[in-house]
Amino acid sequence: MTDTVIKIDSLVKRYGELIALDHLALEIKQGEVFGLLGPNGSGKTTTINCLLSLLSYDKGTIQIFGKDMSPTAYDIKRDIGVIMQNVAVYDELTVQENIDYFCGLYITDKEQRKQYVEEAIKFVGLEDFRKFRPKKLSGGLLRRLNIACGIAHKPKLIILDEPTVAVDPQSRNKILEGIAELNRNGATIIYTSHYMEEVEQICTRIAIMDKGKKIAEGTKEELTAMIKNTETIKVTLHELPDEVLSEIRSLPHIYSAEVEDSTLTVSCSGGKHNLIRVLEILQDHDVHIGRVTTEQPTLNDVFLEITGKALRDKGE
Ligand SMILES: Nc1ncnc2c1ncn2[C@@H]1O[C@H](COP(=O)(O)OP(=O)(O)OP(=O)(O)O)[C@@H](O)[C@H]1O
Repeated sequence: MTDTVIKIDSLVKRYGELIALDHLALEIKQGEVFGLLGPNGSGKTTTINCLLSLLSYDKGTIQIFGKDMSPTAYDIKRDIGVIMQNVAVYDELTVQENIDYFCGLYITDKEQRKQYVEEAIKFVGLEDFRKFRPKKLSGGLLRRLNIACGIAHKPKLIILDEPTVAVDPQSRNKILEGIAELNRNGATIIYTSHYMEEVEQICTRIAIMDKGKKIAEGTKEELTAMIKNTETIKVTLHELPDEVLSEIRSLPHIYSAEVEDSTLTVSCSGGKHNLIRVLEILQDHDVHIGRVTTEQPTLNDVFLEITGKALRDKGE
């Protein structure tokens, strides 16, 4: 038996002139929490929709659980739980009835279904809201209901497309903890997001997408090891004479040093004592300094270095 859950090869999807997916290849193994990270419009949702046979595509192959995926592959679909970006529940049904409805699409045994629905309600923490209709729920609770509807039938593969967009921090944490628990209980997870921090937090392996292409793939550590930047030092200060800045730039292992908004930002590539050396120069020249921080590279740095642009706009 293969431990490959998903295998996508050379997937091409066009919308007229636009190439939304450009020869995409992905292989996802049993037990992974696989993150698809990319800015808006990079092709994450299109990938999921093709994967689920909700969208036709121009070229390529998709296999799930070792079998070819197609719109009528009901045996495969039974083992997949899908939580899409837009909440899809019935307004006229209560929380409990909604979960029961979606679970009932796969689980016909009444007693088993009752138990599964109860477990799903508890899992997302909606015990006190079981008789509520969706319109009475806050955005975060509604997202949790959406998740309960997608996972109640205990699928082996769970696909979540940006499940935390516009949710409050409490529900967000509940959702992220829940995903980790589903994974511990044996489910393979695909998680799409443009929030780098979430992907860093929960995903065991990550593919970074841009303009329909996979531009990098690996664990967080593998991805950050691919880039030149190993450390960024930030020092707040009032003023920095040009000759001092030049001296910092001439230090070994430092490939960029800039001052903007009273902050000196020094980017380092390797080396062990960069911070000490920078602070020594500042001290030697009596530069008055404020806060000093050092940061390890993030997935945003990986994206920035490969594409030349940030993963998302500041303030988003
Ligand atoms: N039905 C459609 N018709 C035409 N173009 C589309 C359609 N759906 C998506 N696109 C385009 O395809 C590209 C990929 O979109 P997609 O929604 O897959 O990206 P995404 O990474 O999921 O973005 P988001 O984070 O905003 O959901 C974008 O340029 C988008 O404008």
